[in-house]
Amino acid sequence: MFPKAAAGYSYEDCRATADWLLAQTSLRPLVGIVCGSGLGGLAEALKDQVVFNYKDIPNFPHSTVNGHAGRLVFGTLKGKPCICMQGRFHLYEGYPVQKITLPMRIFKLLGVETVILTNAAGGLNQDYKVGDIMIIKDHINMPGFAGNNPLAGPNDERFGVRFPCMSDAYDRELQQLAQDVGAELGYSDFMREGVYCVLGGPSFETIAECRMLHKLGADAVGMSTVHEVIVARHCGMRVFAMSLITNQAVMDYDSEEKANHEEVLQTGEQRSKQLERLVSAMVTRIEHNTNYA
Ligand SMILES: O=P(O)(O)O[C@@H]1C[C@H](O)[C@@H](CO)O1
Ligand code: HPA
Repeated sequence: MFPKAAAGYSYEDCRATADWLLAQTSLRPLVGIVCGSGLGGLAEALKDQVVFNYKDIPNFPHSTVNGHAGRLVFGTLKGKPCICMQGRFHLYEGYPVQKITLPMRIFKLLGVETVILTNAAGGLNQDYKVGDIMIIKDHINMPGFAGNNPLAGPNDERFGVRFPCMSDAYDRELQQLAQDVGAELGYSDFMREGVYCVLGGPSFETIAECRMLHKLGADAVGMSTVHEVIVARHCGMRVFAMSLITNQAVMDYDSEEKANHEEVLQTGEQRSKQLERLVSAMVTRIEHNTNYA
C-alpha cells in the first residue's frame, strides 16, 4: 500500500496517502499553499493546526534544504480550511520529478480546489528590486525541454488528460485578485507581474546563463514551482503562484555580487509578514464550489 517508489506513484498509492491523512483530521482543505525558501512563516498564520512531519507521512519525500521545515500543516485561514506545505521538494535534492510533485496529487485527493505556490527567485528583469513580489503570469520549463516533465510516463486519466493545456496555467482571476489585494494593502510599489523560468539547480546561474534567460523572456529564475504547477493543472486545480525576488541575478562581469542561499533566506524573512497578509487576504476572497461555511 505504501511502496518505497523510486519514481512515480500510482493513483492507488496517492489515494492511500490522502486517506491516511483524512483519517487523522476532520478538516477538509479547499486551498493548498506551498511555501518557498524562507517563506515557511506563512504556515504560522493557520489556526487550529494539525501538523504532520513529512517523515511520518506514508509515501512522502523528506525535506533536505535549509529553510524548508518539512511539515504539512492543516488549519484554517480566517475560517477557510487550508493545507500548507512548510517546505517543498526540488529536483536538485535528487528526487525524480514525479516524486517532488506527489503532494499536488495528494492535495487534489484531499479536496483542494485552489493551489497557491510561493518561491524565492533571482530577478532577471532589470526593473526588479530585491524584495519585489512577482505574480507569475507564465513560465519557461527548462528541464521540460530536455524531457524532464512530471507527466512523462504512463498517464492515468483519473488524474487528467494525456496532453494538458498550459497556456492557461496561471489563473487570470487570481492574478487580478492578487493585484487588487496588494493595492488595498499598499503593496503596489513592490508588486510586479512576470515570467518565471525553472532550472534544475542547485548551482546558481552563470552570467551568460542569466543573460540568455532574460533574452528568452524570463523575468525571474528559480529551481521549483513549475513542476508542481503542471501537475496541479493536470488534475484540474486552479493555480496562483508568486516569486519573492530575493536577489538580483548577476548579469554583469564587473559585478561583485554573488548569489547565495543566506541572502535568499534573509530576504524571505524580511518580506514574510507582507506575504502572509497578501496570501491570507486572497484566501478569504477566493470563491469555491463547496459550501465550507
Ligand atoms: O523552493 P524555492 O524555489 O523557494 O527555493 C529557491 C530555490 C532553491 O531551493 C533555493 C536557492 O536559494 O531557493
Ligand atoms: N537563481 C535560482 N534560484 C534562486 C535564485 C537565483 O538567483 N534565488 C533564489 N532561488
